[in-house]
Amino acid sequence: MSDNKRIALSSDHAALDLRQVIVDHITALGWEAVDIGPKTTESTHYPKHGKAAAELVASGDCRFGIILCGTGQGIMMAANKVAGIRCGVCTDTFSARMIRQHNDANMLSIGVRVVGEGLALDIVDAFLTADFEGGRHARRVDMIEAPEA
Ligand SMILES: O=C(CO)[C@H](O)[C@H](O)COP(=O)(O)O
Repeated sequence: MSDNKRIALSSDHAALDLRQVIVDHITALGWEAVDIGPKTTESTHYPKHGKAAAELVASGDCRFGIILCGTGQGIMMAANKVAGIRCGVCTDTFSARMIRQHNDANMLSIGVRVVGEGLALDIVDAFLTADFEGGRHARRVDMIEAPEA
């Protein structure tokens, strides 16, 4: 279990309100929210925000990242371009738990136009309370990082 309690958060213009709700939620749970914006709802471009959060996770500055856009899909794709990032979009709590237990995901992406606030917070909780199981899953995660291995 890591001592690092920092979680990087970012979104595009679609998800400012839900991002703030998640910041408040995880802060109340004892995590340190590293919210890197954006700060206004002016139309912006999700790739740069996804990559910025991913770089904080990939560098080890933050233990996890939580990112949001309309569907969660585009910002997830951008985050996964950063080496060492394993980010999944979740619309249900089972998947949020499983991407930690089996895939050792270090980032979670949520679509604000897909799930409501209550479900989004349940998804966050499922993600943050599940641990990677290792074993056979570790070999498979290694194959993601080094496909030739
Ligand atoms: O979901 C998204 C990317 O996957 C974006 O939030 C969405 O494409 C933004 O659309 P718009 O500029 O019409 O608000």
